[in-house]
Amino acid sequence: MSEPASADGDDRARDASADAATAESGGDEPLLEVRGLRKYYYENDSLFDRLLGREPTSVKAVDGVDLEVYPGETLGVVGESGCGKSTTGETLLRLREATDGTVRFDGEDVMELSDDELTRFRKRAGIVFQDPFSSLDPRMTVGDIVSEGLKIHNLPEESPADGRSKREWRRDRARELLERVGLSADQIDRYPHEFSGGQRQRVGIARALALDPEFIVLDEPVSALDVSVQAQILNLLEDLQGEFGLTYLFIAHDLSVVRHICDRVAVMYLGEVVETGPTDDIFESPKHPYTEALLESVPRASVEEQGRRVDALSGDVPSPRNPPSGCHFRTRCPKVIQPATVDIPQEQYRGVMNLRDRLERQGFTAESVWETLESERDTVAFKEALREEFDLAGLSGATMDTVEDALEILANGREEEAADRLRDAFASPCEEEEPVLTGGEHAAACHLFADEEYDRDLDPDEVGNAMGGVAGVEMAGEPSPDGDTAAAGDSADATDSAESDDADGGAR
Ligand SMILES: Nc1ncnc2c1ncn2[C@@H]1O[C@H](COP(=O)(O)OP(=O)(O)OP(=O)(O)O)[C@@H](O)[C@H]1O
Repeated sequence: MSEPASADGDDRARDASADAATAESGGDEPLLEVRGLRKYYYENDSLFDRLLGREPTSVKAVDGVDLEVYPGETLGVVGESGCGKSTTGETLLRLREATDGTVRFDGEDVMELSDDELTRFRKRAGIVFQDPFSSLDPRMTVGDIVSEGLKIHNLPEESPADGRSKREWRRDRARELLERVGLSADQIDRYPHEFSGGQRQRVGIARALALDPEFIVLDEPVSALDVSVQAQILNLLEDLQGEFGLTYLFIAHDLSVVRHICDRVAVMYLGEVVETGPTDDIFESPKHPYTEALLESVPRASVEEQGRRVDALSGDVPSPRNPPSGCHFRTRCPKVIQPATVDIPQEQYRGVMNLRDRLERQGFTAESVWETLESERDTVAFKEALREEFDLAGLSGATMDTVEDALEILANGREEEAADRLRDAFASPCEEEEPVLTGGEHAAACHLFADEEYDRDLDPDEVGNAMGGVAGVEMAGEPSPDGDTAAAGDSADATDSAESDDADGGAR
């Protein structure tokens, strides 16, 4: 995207926000503190399912997230679609009930709030949703949408002294807010369909501001918008933060957006935070291989970099129903650690692990490979096809013998046994234990950082090749509950063609 403001402007905004953080916090007390947050969705869990004898299955959308957000700062939460960002945002606001964990807001345990306390919390902490098309009720005027929260909270508490009714007061407040977000007060009686996407998002922001919150979850607030409009909305959000001393949790999958608006970033993968730290540290010296891959997927502005190799991140995205053991990223990681008994180029190790992973997840059968071959039951051609598919051609010695053995078993239609053979010989230390976040202010959950023993000081070229070019990785798809990889570009980018009309700042 084009930058929302000049780099200097962004830096100033960040510095101001950091100053505000320090000033308001009086040090280091977080406004929001999340510990061990879990949210599992249960499927096949209805009475009907039980009558049919179906076992409930859990989708581990959020699986032990720790976060802190300090007053006045913006914490970015990033990751591919489906990694649990929205669920985290909604659960910490108690819009969804958590499965486990604690959330403290200004020292209070949000999970334990009584109804009255929850009502007060809802005034202090709000949300702006991603999709300005579905998040506004089409039957309500924007005035009613913006002032709805005031009405629900029975505001103003007393009748205004100037003789206005409470309703008139609320309408005036809605007018003020519409103007503040760049719309015109006389649009108050219009309906959402009369506005462009960018303007609707302004309405969503005005609604979130109505109760004078201190903290707002911004759930991909610009990803459904045209690029030129994204910059305006981001600038508006930054201005509002400065003016009202707001604290943001900014959810995004687009890292170029995050870089300009966030003070710190938490990177999520399959329901967990895998890296967290100051924005500049994350961008300039990422630690986790997943963060590196995400950063490589950001489009480059410079001409030299545009021609760089950009390949898909290797391996399919696992299902949150049954995440991989140990490090969840190991099935795609270009730096996955080899066992002590194996020492082969990383690219080849990745290939062997990809083959095994596909077999374990029943990603293909021997029969499906045979069907692609022209020659009848030619085992040599069968093995050749798989060597090519999984980049196994350069193997030699004992490693090659083992892989050839597994391919032979596979050619005979014994998929499980072939996977067992590969597991016995090649199991990675990364699959034994789940890594924990370590490293202080800039922390990563990766065995490469947790244990020197594993740090083999990999040759960066090898690593680049191993991930199908870590030097240029593109997220090919999105995590989905069933493990399928959704086609890129078929979701949130429903850009409103009217957006370019909005380039004047929204007011019409
Ligand atoms: N109500 C639900 N029931 C079952 N699974 C769900 C439900 N809501 C979300 N999920 C699953 O939980 C996982 C996390 O979803 P979530 O929407 O939090 O991810 P996300 O990172 O915000 O993705 P996106 O950017 O696409 O919104 C996904 O696998 C998703 O399919």
